[in-house]
Amino acid sequence: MRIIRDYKYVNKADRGASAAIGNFDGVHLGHQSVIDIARSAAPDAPLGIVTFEPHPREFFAPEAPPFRLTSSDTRAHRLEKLGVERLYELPFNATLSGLTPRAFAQDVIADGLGLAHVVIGADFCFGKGRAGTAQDLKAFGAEMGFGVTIAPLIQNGDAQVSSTSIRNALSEGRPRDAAAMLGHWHRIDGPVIGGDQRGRDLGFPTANMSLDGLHPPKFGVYAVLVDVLEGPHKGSYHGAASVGVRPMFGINKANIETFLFDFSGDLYGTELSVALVDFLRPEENYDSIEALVAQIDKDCAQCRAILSAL
Ligand SMILES: Cc1cc2nc3c(=O)[nH]c(=O)nc-3n(C[C@H](O)[C@H](O)[C@H](O)COP(=O)(O)O)c2cc1C
Ligand SMILES: Nc1ncnc2c1ncn2[C@@H]1O[C@H](COP(=O)(O)OP(=O)(O)OP(=O)(O)O)[C@@H](O)[C@H]1O
Repeated sequence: MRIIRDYKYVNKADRGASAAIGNFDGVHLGHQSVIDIARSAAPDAPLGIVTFEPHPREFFAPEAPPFRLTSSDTRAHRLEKLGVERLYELPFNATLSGLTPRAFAQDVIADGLGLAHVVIGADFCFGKGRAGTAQDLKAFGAEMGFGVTIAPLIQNGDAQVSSTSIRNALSEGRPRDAAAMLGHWHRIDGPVIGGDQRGRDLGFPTANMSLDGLHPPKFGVYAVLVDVLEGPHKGSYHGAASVGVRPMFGINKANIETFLFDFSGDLYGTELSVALVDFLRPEENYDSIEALVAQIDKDCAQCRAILSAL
């Protein structure tokens, strides 16, 4: 997969793609569907994605709390695994956000990227003030010489699958509902960072990961599937993770701390992928360390039962 960031200078080999357009946060079932449609609309063309960096919401409200389901790197990785060959990751700035719908269609899609075909969901809006609709894009395509397919919206029960409803499910401690809309478990990916070394004294050493820049799931304890992606311990494990600020030990920066079952070894600096399966309970401030340890014992037994039944 090639990543192209400047829509004004695109090589011949990177033009003529069939591409889906949008933010693709999480790469959920709706996103997967528009990608499949882009693939079958022009099977001989390179399969592309047009997306934005930063996410438009980050550009318009830089002080707002983090909301992304994945980093841009993870998004790129997931798109590549789905067969995407060209990732047009356009810098979202004052110039791009100020383009009218017509200018976006002409300057970016037709002249800049030279797309042969474009796929968007029926609810897609684009251009300054989100003024352009999917139907408008279809009309521009007919005029400017690119094909447009408007994809039907994928539902989850009565509700439309969207990045927003996945965020809501995670905020409410419903990781299985998030997974049903994603088509895969919600995962937190990244390197293991240093902690306070307290976990090993408690009898539960944890692999700690940052949540910086990411939508925080509901704080509390989760049954998790852990992939150690590299190094001597590479492999898949079951575990119990605590997401939050650790109220027993003062107010800390929110992170995710994972105890891997039947594991011993050093994971500092190693890339992990932690999948949230079930929410067990909120974070608590217990009266004593003994009470916390007794509760973690129970959490682990419950997590083992949940995970071995998958
Ligand atoms: C399964 C599990 C449940 C936990 N539950 C709580 C909790 O309810 N309250 C809390 O303050 N910390 C909880 N913790 C977090 C521990 O406080 C944390 O792992 C410990 O502070 C170790 O920190 P360190 O890795 O920075 O050394 C839990 C940890 C695990 C693995
Ligand atoms: N449920 C869906 N079914 C079909 N297409 C979808 C669905 N959800 C989004 N799309 C389309 O996929 C592309 C990327 O979607 P995008 O990430 O911008 O929206 P989203 O998932 O609805 O996110 P948000 O909730 O943040 O608006 C767009 O063309 C969009 O219309």
